[in-house]
Amino acid sequence: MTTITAADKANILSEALPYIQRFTDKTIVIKYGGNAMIDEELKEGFAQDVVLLKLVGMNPVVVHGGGPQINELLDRIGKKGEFIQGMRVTDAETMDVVEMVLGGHVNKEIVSLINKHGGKAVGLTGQDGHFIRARKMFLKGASSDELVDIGQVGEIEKIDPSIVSHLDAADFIPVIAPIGVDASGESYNINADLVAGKLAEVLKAEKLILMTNIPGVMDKDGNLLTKLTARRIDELFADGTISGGMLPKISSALDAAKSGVNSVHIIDGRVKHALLLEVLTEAGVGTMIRAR
Ligand SMILES: Nc1ncnc2c1ncn2[C@@H]1O[C@H](COP(=O)(O)OP(=O)(O)O)[C@@H](O)[C@H]1O
Ligand SMILES: CC(=O)N[C@@H](CCC(=O)OP(=O)(O)O)C(=O)O
Repeated sequence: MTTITAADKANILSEALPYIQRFTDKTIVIKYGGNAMIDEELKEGFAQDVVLLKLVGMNPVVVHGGGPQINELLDRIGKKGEFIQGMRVTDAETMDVVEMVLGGHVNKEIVSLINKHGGKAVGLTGQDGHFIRARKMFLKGASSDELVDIGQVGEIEKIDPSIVSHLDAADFIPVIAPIGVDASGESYNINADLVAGKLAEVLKAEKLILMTNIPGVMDKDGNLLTKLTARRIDELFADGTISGGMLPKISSALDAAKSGVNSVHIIDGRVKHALLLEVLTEAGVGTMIRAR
């Protein structure tokens, strides 16, 4: 076993200095996936990391998922969760569960944890100030003109960044549940990766970090792909290497990179303090997505 001395600790701390200098005043959008909310210790660690980033001058904005947590409540009421192309088929009853779990339980749990560690978190859904405008999403079917209806699932029409920017400027930490709304006030279930990617774009974020339950994007032999560009991603889509929940994740990561977000990463949220390691150290964790 290696022992960490006081000098090692000091070195580790001072390694953070150039990153703090580089990212002060910069917006960092963090997608906290439901699969990375495994236990209390990890959730506490995540909340501490977010508070630390805020205290050293960055603007962390949290977008959370909660897919497994929605499945759990659906199970309890005897309903089975169904996904097509990484998107949940959402009938009216499922939408009620989605709003309860994402807008209620998961959102408030993260807000409360961040506040417990000294941050000032504020929970929002797209219903607040109608800031995430959505329209019904249809998936592409097997033939080119076939569209698949998956219920009350939304795609983003636009995001108004002003509420989030006001909260940032007043030292609050926005914690956002991926629920959108249309002009008539109808709610839509939106994949959290899509909300995080679009939010990073409209906030002109420096970084987008997608925290999930796998070390990063893997090739067919299970090797971690540390860097991916648009061309390689097209190949991985075409040969079926990327599937399920990784489909919307990579698409929104690539869209964010193409729209000017400087660094986009998919990292393993099951590693304690993965967020700090990504932002403040040299340890390159996970997969970095670049437009070119
Ligand atoms: N090529 C791939 N590399 C890594 N994960 C992949 C790949 N293709 C599909 N996946 C799946 O995508 C999952 C991550 O997506 P998802 O379950 O939606 O996570 P989250 O809840 O964090 O958004 C992984 O756990 C893995 O099962
Ligand atoms: C349309 C759609 O699939 N919405 C997702 C929203 C939550 C989410 O994205 O959660 P994770 O990030 O934990 O997977 C769902 O209902 O599961």
